[in-house]
Amino acid sequence: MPCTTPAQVNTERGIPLAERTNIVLVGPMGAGKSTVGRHLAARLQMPFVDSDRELESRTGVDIPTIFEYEGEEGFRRREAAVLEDLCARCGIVLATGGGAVMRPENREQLQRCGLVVYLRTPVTLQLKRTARDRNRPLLQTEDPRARLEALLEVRDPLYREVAHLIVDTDREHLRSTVRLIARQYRNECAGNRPGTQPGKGRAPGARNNQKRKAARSGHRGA
Ligand SMILES: Nc1ncnc2c1ncn2[C@@H]1O[C@H](COP(=O)(O)OP(=O)(O)OP(=O)(O)O)[C@@H](O)[C@H]1O
Ligand SMILES: O=C(O)C1=C[C@@H](O)[C@@H](O)[C@H](O)C1
Ligand SMILES: [Mg+2]
Repeated sequence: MPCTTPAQVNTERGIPLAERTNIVLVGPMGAGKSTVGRHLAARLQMPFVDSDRELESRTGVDIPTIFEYEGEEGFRRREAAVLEDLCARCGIVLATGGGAVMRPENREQLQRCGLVVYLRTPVTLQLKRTARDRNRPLLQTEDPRARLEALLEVRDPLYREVAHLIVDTDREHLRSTVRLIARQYRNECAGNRPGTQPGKGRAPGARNNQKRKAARSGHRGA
């Protein structure tokens, strides 16, 4: 099967990893989902889509404005609708927003639509990378460190739950993170895209959550 069609995404549970064609990046603010995603897409010659930017272009306003008028709940509703549409696409690199894993229906969609990579990042590094940016409403607080810690405590188990692969971004340079994910994707999934060949061997440094989970639960797949 060359591509997971939207109908199958909506109806089939347990699509094997080898039949997924998207790459989905999850992780906290400042993990580098947008940055890694853009480079990864260029390297693999795949379209890059950032769900935060997609949401902004659909609404015509920026994320802080959505939070201001509709609150976080309104933002999450819109985010879920965008993710549902994007998960129906085929052969894209998708950078999600940091809170995309909060809704169970999002987690299910993301897990089924691609190779999900958790870019794990310590709070200190998140703080450094987001320090000058005013575009993240959840960080416009007196104590951004405490906010990031609280968010990570809730979300880390959810990122882990949804991920097929976990990459520590503090140990890898941007370029090696990109190379590592690209290699893993070629190994696991790229045979599904026309004109691509599965690669050889596992990328060093990659932690394959899928296989660890499979080893525990005795099955492979979603
Ligand atoms: N691996 C990296 N090495 C060095 N700098 C990085 C790396 N990844 C991201 N950055 C820098 O950190 C900042 C935040 O990265 P980015 O916007 O990609 O994070 P994000 O995960 O998409 O965050 P959000 O969830 O808020 O969208 C950017 O300025 C980017 O240049
Ligand atoms: O971590 C979060 O909840 C968010 C992260 C950003 O990517 C945006 O999606 C928004 O600022 C919310
Ligand atoms: Mg981003």
